[in-house]
This record gives sequence, structure tokens and C-alpha cells, in this order.
Amino acid sequence: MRATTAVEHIPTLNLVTAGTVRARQKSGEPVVEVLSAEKVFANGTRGLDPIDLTIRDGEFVSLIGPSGCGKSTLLKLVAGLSEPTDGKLVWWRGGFDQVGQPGRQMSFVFQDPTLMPWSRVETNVRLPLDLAGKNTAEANQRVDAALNTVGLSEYRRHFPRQLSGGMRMRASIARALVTDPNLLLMDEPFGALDEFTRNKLDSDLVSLWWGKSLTVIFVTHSIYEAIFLSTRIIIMAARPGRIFGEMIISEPHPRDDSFRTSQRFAQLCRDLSNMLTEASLASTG
Ligand SMILES: Nc1ncnc2c1ncn2[C@@H]1O[C@H](COP(=O)(O)OP(=O)(O)OP(=O)(O)O)[C@@H](O)[C@H]1O
Repeated sequence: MRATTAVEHIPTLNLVTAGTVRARQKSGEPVVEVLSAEKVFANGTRGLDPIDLTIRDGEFVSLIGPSGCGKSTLLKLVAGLSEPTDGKLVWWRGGFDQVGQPGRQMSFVFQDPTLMPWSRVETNVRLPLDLAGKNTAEANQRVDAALNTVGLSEYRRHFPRQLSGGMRMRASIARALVTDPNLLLMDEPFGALDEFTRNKLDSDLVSLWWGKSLTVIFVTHSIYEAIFLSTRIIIMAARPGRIFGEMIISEPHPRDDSFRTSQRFAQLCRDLSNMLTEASLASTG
């Protein structure tokens, strides 16, 4: 039997319509502190020069920079998937054991949705809860809520092959949300999607962040995406990977399509583009 692919249908995140859901208070407390952390790989490659960076509660921080500047390496340090060669990281003012404590959940969304092809959407979304041994009643409620948030409730019995690329990414986001994270790490999650779908998911993500009191660290190559989403953009340079500069995007939230077409947006894109050109020159010089 041929699988149905729902390419035309792009559901909407059900979480926030401007003005209907109030954002929880964001404390501005440090969530992650990167303290002179550097990374030298086993083969001698210097992935990151010492990095100092504090991410505060409620921020949406994007990492952008030329290929090889260490964006993913930095994100992996924050995720605890890799350890710094020198320096250290602090999570919620403590060690990595703080992660997973109440109010201190962390989730990761990769560029590839990495869904299990043999399992239905709802089973994929439930996976982190199964691994954590959560009881079925609570797990069911959380899966329902996560699927509803990403607009996939009616596709819960579908297999990944029956979904469009954007919907697969929504399923991946639902799987990250099912543990009710406070810190969401995203490594170029929408890079493989067409521009229309990407814009839609960006709009939904910014609503999600705004409504759920999330702190987000987001890796991207897209100037437009970084400007649209972020409260702060970290610009990195390569060889070795390092922080080159930062830009604060103070445009108020929630942001919508009118921001994308505004003069202000165009100006911010030009400014970021100029900084990236400088970062690229510093990377090859
Ligand atoms: N496991 C590894 N072993 C050796 N070198 C590595 C390893 N992982 C990354 N590197 C190197 O560290 C540097 C930073 O890589 P990283 O993947 O973090 O960059 P990036 O900014 O995410 O790149 P891109 O934008 O192309 O995804 C690069 O020079 C890369 O080749």
C-alpha cells in the first residue's frame, strides 16, 4: 500500500495566539554559564578557544557563524554530550546533576528529526517518558499535550513516512516538549526545510518560546531566522572557534510576519550580515 504524504497540510502550534496566553515570569537568572570552556579534540583540532557566555532564563539565543566555527561543539558542551578540555560549565548555578531536577529540564532537537520509522508518531513522542519510566496515565497526558501543542493530534497514529518534512520536525519538537523542558537546545532544526515551511515553524517556535517560558539556544546559518527569533545573537568566528561579537534584538515579542517585512528587520539583517562578513574575514585571516 502506498503511504500518504501530507505535504500540503501544515498544522499550527496550538499554544499561543498573541494576547491569549500570558508568558510566565522570566527570572533572568543564569541557566547556563560557560566559563572559559575550551575544546581540543583527540586529533589535536582546536574546536573552541576559551568561551565565556552566560545564558539567562527566558532568553532566545542564536549561535551563528561560518562553517566550522564551533556552534555544534558549543551546543554539545551545553547539552553535556561532550566535556570541555579546560574551563567548565555551570547549569542552574550547579553541576550537570542539576539537569533533570524539577524546573530544570533540558531537551535537544537535532537537524534530522531522528524518528523511529517503525513506530507511530505517538510512540516516537512518548520515547523520553518510556526511557524515564513514567507511568502510563501521566505519559498519555503529556503526549496528548505535546501533540496538541505542535498541531499533530490527528496524525498521532501515522508513521513518520506518512508525514511531510515539516510535520516530521513538529513530531521531533513534540518529543522534546514531552518532558516539559525549561531549556531547549536546537541544532539547525529547520535547515533542511523549504523556506515557506521554515518561516511557519519559526513563527510557531517563537510563539512557543514566548508562551512557555522557555530558554532556547538555537544554532542556525540563516540571518533572517536569527533576527526573527532571537533576543540575542552570538556571532562566532572559526579557526579556532570563538565568540566574535553579539547583537541584541530588542524588537518586542510576540513577533509576527509584519516584523519580517519591516524596515527595521531589513536594517538588522544588514547589520548582522556585515558582522558575519567580518567574522568570516577573521576566520580566514
Ligand atoms: N569529533 C571531532 N574531532 C575532530 N574535530 C572535530 C570534531 N568535531 C568537530 N571538529 C572540528 O571542530 C571545529 C568546529 O566544528 P563544529 O561542528 O562545532 O562547527 P560548526 O560551526 O557547527 O560547523 P557547521 O556550521 O559546518 O555545522 C571544526 O574545525 C570541526 O572540523
